[in-house]
Amino acid sequence: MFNHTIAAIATPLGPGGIGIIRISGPSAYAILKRLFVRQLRAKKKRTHFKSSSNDTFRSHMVYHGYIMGVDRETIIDEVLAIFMQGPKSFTREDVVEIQSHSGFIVLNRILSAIIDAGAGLAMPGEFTKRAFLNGRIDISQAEAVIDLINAPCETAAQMASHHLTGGIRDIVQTLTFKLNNLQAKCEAAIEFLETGEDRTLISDVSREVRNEILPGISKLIQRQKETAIFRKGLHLAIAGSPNVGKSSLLNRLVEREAAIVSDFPGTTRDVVREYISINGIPVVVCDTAGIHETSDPVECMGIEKSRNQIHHADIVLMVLDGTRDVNAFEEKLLTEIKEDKTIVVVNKDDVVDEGVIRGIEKRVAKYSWIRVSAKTGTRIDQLKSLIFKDIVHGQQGAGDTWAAPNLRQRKILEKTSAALAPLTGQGVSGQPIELVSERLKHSLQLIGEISGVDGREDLYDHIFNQFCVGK
Ligand SMILES: Nc1nc2c(c(=O)[nH]1)N(C=O)[C@@H](CNc1ccc(C(=O)N[C@@H](CCC(=O)O)C(=O)O)cc1)CN2
Ligand SMILES: Nc1nc2c(ncn2[C@@H]2O[C@H](COP(=O)(O)OP(=O)(O)OP(=O)(O)O)[C@@H](O)[C@H]2O)c(=O)[nH]1
Ligand SMILES: [Mg+2]
Repeated sequence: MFNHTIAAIATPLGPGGIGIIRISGPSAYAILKRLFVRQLRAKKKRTHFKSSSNDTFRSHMVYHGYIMGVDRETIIDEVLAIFMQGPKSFTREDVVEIQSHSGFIVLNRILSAIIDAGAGLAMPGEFTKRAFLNGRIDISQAEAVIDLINAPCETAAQMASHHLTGGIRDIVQTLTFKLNNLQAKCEAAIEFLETGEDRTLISDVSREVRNEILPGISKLIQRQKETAIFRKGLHLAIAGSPNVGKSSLLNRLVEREAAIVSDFPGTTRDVVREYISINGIPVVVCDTAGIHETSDPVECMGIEKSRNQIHHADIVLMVLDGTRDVNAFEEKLLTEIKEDKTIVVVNKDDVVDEGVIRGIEKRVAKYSWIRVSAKTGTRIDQLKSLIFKDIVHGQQGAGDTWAAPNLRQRKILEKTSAALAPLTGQGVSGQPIELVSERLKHSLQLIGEISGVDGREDLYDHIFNQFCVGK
């Protein structure tokens, strides 16, 4: 437990119905008593506030009243206040929540009064960090809190809320339990068995690691790969020569006039970023400047950005103009993009010449490709299906894929898997039991980082730093 008390505004700053200010720590209760007055009473025609300094606040009860400045002269706002006595609180410490009117000034005035009364400003994520350090949640649950707040789609939110209630923690605990068991047996063997007698144990350990533990870990790693797209969304870049209809395609995909379209080549200069959902997958669509040879410095800057987008995208929609042949520049551009992340979109299908199309077809046959008209909307839905099927391979966030780890956890699992791998090889039967035991111990240490059970505060600061203040 900490001996200093922290406070922060827990809700977004700005006009809103209600805002919440949170206080956690040993002085939370005293601060509430000092700043809160219970009711407004008319006494000799003068408004009068009943001091609460002699009252007690019962835990988990809601009290109506007013917050005053530390001078106890000015009323700042009419509020509802809740005291939650530790350890029955989010941080396991004494917590006070004040629900005030939400406005930048009023929230900050209340926070100032609380600071004046002795609390310190909370750092980003400090409440959740306290919940972790005081043992209420593990690191995987703290990560789930961030993931839930930042979830770009429903599936991501479902995964996060699953982990918030200990989804990944429990799966990892089962694996840890098995490893622990094996390691304990090895330790006992070192103590009690003669050399040579421990061979059966080693082969038992080897079998269990090979048949149960490693497959369990691989399954988790695989699930992370399958669901990564739901966490970070899919990055789609629309690229091609000037005037082929890239911006028109963006507008079609997002179903609004997001980018300027014109007859002039070089209309789009900067990256235009929009968000859509394809079969529940959050997709970031970026329209880019047409790539061509130019000496115009501003255009060059745009083209540089286009190339950057192409490079970082998960999928590139390479747009071609269906009314003319593929030119040498476009052919070269195509070779610069990885084949498996390219979809060739032959646009202007409403005005094409079939002869020209056959020529284009020959050049792009090895790609996944489709004819569309951004102008009329022809085959735009098929293009969306193609994006979904070809590249995402139809993965759905259904069923137990919700129990997927995140990238940090996957990396830990990969390390654990690598540390265990030597136990499954041919050579293990000749190894001393001490070495087998050490390997198990090492893998236990590694996998333990998923939950962060030993509470190494500094180790996890990078996780809490991703939070907002007040969380
Ligand atoms: N007003 C408010 N809303 C909120 C939160 C909060 O802190 N305050 N939360 C913050 O993230 C989330 C809810 N999560 C919470 C998790 C645990 C406890 C808590 O007090 N747990 C105690 C007591 C449980 C009980 O009495 O049943 C415990 O686990 O010991 C509170 C909120 C979302 N909504
Ligand atoms: N007939 C027809 N014209 C189209 C189609 N798509 C786009 N165009 C026209 O092609 C011209 C260029 O369209 P844009 O969407 O601005 O092309 P762009 O690739 O974004 O061009 P830059 O931003 O200059 O690189 C406009 O006159 C559009 O109306 C289509 O499917 N059919
Ligand atoms: Mg454009």
